[in-house]
Amino acid sequence: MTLSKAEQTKLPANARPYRRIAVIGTGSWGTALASVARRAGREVIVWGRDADTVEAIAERRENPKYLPGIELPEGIEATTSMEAALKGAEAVLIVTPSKTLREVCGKMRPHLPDGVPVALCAKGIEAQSGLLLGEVAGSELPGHPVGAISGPTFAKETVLGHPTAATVAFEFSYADRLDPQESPAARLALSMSSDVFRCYISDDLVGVEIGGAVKNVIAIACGMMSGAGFAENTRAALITRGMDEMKTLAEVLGGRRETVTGLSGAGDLTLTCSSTTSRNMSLGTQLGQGIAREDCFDGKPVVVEGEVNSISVIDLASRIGVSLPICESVHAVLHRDADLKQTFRDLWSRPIEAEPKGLGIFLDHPFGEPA
Ligand SMILES: NC(=O)C1=CN([C@@H]2O[C@H](COP(=O)(O)OP(=O)(O)OC[C@H]3O[C@@H](n4cnc5c(N)ncnc54)[C@H](OP(=O)(O)O)[C@@H]3O)[C@@H](O)[C@H]2O)C=CC1
Ligand SMILES: O=C(CO)COP(=O)(O)O
Repeated sequence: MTLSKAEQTKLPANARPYRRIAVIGTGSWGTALASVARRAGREVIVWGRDADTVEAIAERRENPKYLPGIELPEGIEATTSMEAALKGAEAVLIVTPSKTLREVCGKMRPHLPDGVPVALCAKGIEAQSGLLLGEVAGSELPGHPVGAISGPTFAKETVLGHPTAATVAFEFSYADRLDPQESPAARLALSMSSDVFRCYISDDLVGVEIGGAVKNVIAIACGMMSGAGFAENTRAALITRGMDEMKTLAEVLGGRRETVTGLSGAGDLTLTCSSTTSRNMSLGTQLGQGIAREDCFDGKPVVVEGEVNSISVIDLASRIGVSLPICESVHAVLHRDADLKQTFRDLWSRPIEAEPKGLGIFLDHPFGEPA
């Protein structure tokens, strides 16, 4: 089937939603995505390892551990059995922290029905290997289309039904181009969309993944600077230059710079860098205020993806020869005991560069010569 340019930007009219969706993870975002899918009319089952949380979701329509006091939609099933969760599932969302992805894929593998697409909803890059999560899942779950759902989406606001938008990204195979209505991106976007949750479709999984992984590190930077007493000019500079770092990394890894200007990049970066609802921004703020790491969040364990991912982002960037000055600064403060204020003064004192990066203005117009 050949589509016109206009048709290519729209959901194919005859796309069908998935009937049954399994959500792996009963944390705040897993519970929120289960609610999104249920509100959109899907059969939904969530898998979690904590029996009390599973029981509360199934019996009381509440997740007291991660979203206390919020009523979930009717009809969400929940189980601690991976086999039961995946039986009959037509699509699967994996929503546990990035560092658990390989382990979780291993648990899923024996029970995952053939060819079922898997969407990754964590944000990060695997430590040590430097692989994007899509690459990890692709190698652990061969034969399954792997994609991502990503965007500016605080879990609590999503469950409460505040209008929210996200990108559903899968690389398009040849078969998807022939039959776009059957593509996982189209079908999953349709499966999750409702009058309060709007999905966009992308075929740039790398670009979408890089946005999600790097924005958390930049959010820690924004938090550090505001905690240290700096103001809005500083935040705006970090957001803008942080986006440039995301674009550079995405492009070198084969993604598109313009993907980074979308929901999964600029959208999520803006959200996460503007609110202490973000755990990443909040960690940075507390550290900027001089609170010791072990006392942040009142000493409670909290998933802060950018903290561990600053290591994988920097490792990956140095392996492929890309410089990411803001991410490097965050990494130095978090993991190399660098002084926070001095690190950010150094960030501001680097040699002057052209914007956008790589623009050869000095080559085109050397000093002392007429333009
Ligand atoms: N919260 C949000 O607003 C959003 C979060 N995300 C991303 O979603 C991912 C998950 O975050 P979020 O839900 O917020 O985190 P939470 O801390 O709310 O929940 C984490 C969940 O993962 C489970 N878990 C942890 N380790 C394992 C493991 N080894 N095996 C199986 N389950 C495990 C936890 O189970 P247990 O309770 O038993 O410990 C818990 O259910 C992160 O990558 C985050 O960046 C993306 C968009 C929005
Ligand atoms: O990714 C998120 C919103 O899109 C959640 O951000 P935090 O993990 O910083 O809370």
